Amino acid sequence: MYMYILCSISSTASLCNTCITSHFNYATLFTYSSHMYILHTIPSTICIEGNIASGKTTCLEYFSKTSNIEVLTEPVSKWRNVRGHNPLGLMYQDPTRWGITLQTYIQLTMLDQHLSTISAPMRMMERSIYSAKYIFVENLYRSGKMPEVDFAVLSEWFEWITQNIAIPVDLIVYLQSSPQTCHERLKERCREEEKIIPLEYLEAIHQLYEDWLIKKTSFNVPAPVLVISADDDLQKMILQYEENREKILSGSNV
Ligand SMILES: Nc1ncnc2c1ncn2[C@@H]1O[C@H](COP(=O)(O)OP(=O)(O)O)[C@@H](O)[C@H]1O
Ligand SMILES: Nc1ccn([C@H]2C[C@H](O)[C@@H](COP(=O)(O)O)O2)c(=O)n1
Repeated sequence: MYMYILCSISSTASLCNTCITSHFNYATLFTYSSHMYILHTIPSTICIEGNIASGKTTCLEYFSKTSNIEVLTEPVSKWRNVRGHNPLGLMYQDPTRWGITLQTYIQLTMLDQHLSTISAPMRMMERSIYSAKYIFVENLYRSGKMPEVDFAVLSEWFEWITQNIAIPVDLIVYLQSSPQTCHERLKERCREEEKIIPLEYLEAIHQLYEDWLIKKTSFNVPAPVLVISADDDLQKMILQYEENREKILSGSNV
């Protein structure tokens, strides 16, 4: 049985009793097995957050050209095809029946991305295990589309994972966009499963993101937040990415 202890950072890494999960440019992980500590350096993690079709994948594609960054887009292809089944499509057709199926699988695939071994010193991820729970599961539950028992089971899983496994995030980049813009872009992208998404759905997701990352009134925010306005056209977005490049790559919102 492995015990994970996440330790500090800056100059000399020292063993500590509590998990420190944010605000650091890189972290050092000690895995304790039998009588031996094994030291690993874990890459810093930047999560790109935002509404559906706000431009996260486009942003990640832009930064994928930067050296020393490994970009991990959301594994949507897995969500559309797990052993021949399409939980994403099923969820949009009947959220009450299939919401837990999709979100259980998303929780697993996001955990896998957080923990995956990469060779670069920096990991840039699309969303996180945190937004999966605080935004999408929460939205299904609050809108009355997820039965209480399903929400309870997912919550127990989430709490177990986050209390027993260190999932450090160093910076959240929030692509803040209006639900209207997202709706336009979503129609343009034309993903089959998403054709039935109404504007109201994007408004609900937007509100949950604002409460979490701007007002900070709903759930724990696991890292500093850098807000980038995402309603602009692509050229202006690239300018904004360049203006914020240093902050993003240093994992800092200041
Ligand atoms: N700044 C932008 N202006 C106009 N269209 C955009 C912009 N950013 C992305 N798009 C387009 O909007 C759609 C959704 O973008 P995408 O990056 O896939 O969003 P997300 O990953 O957040 O769902 C895509 O068709 C993409 O080409
Ligand atoms: N926890 C989640 C995460 C994503 N989705 C849905 C929303 C979209 O239809 C699709 C991909 O998201 P995008 O990258 O386009 O913002 O997956 C979900 O239902 N639950």
